[in-house]
Amino acid sequence: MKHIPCALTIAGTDPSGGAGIQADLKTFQELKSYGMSVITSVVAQNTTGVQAVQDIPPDMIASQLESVLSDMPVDAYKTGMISNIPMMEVIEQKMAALRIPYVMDPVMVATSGDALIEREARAFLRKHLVPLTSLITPNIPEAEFLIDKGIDSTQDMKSAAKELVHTYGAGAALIKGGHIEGDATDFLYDGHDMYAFSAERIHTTSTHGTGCTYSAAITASLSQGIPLVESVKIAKKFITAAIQHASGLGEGNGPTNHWALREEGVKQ
Ligand SMILES: Nc1ncnc2c1ncn2[C@@H]1O[C@H](COP(=O)(O)OP(=O)(O)O)[C@@H](O)[C@H]1O
Ligand SMILES: Cc1ncc(COP(=O)(O)O)c(N)n1
Repeated sequence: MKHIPCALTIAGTDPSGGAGIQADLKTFQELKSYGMSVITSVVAQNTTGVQAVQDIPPDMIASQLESVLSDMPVDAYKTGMISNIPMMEVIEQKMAALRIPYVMDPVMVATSGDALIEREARAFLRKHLVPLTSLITPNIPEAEFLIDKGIDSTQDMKSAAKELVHTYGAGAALIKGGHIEGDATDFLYDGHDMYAFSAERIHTTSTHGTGCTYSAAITASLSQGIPLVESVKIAKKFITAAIQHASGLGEGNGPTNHWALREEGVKQ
């Protein structure tokens, strides 16, 4: 029987469908990986912001992970929102021994500005989970926190990527340029070389879930055995089309369009 590439997301939810687990599963599906999910927090949120958060007890996160890992092949996984230390401990304990690609989107604040991680958990994340990663994908504010320094230029972004690898032990680091002036350029450092992935900045408010979608797209390609640099290239194309063709749903920062690339493909 043919093996289907399997991708797992460990993250919080978004009932409005643009970010978190929902965005990840849509992205896995679009990129032809079999999607699986472990929920860390149920988040009542929409395009306007976060209304309420209910954290899942760590034991239940452990049970969900056991259910998946005892039965299903996992070819690559990603983490998104992990709001507190006990959750991080469970994830570290269950996942550390697995030798498969791990993409961490170090989610800290939603596009709306709402905090999605407890303050004291940030340092724990850096110390215990960052060294397990194959790739970490911070936006600029997240990278600033992780390295304890301001980032004001592309030079700073490149230095941050190197620091995350050499000082904090990330397998590779992709610093995303969504939150800086100019083109939307992301820098990837894999421990040897620096790569730039660039797209024209799209003038839009539809940026809810961009980080989730991008990291899920990278994870999908990695689950298919595609090398890291090529995986980021495919994901950048996917997220750019998803932002470009966003549907403008909701009253706030709208979701991206997860099937945009498919539509573009049809038109070509
Ligand atoms: N307005 C935009 N136009 C084009 N690409 C964008 C835009 N905003 C963000 N991106 C891209 O979307 C991806 C997610 O980046 P970012 O928005 O920085 O992440 P996050 O959602 O974690 O804050 C990156 O590839 C970034 O360059
Ligand atoms: C459950 C969950 N996880 C992550 C985000 C961040 O979204 P963004 O990709 O816009 O930074 C979110 N809003 N909700």
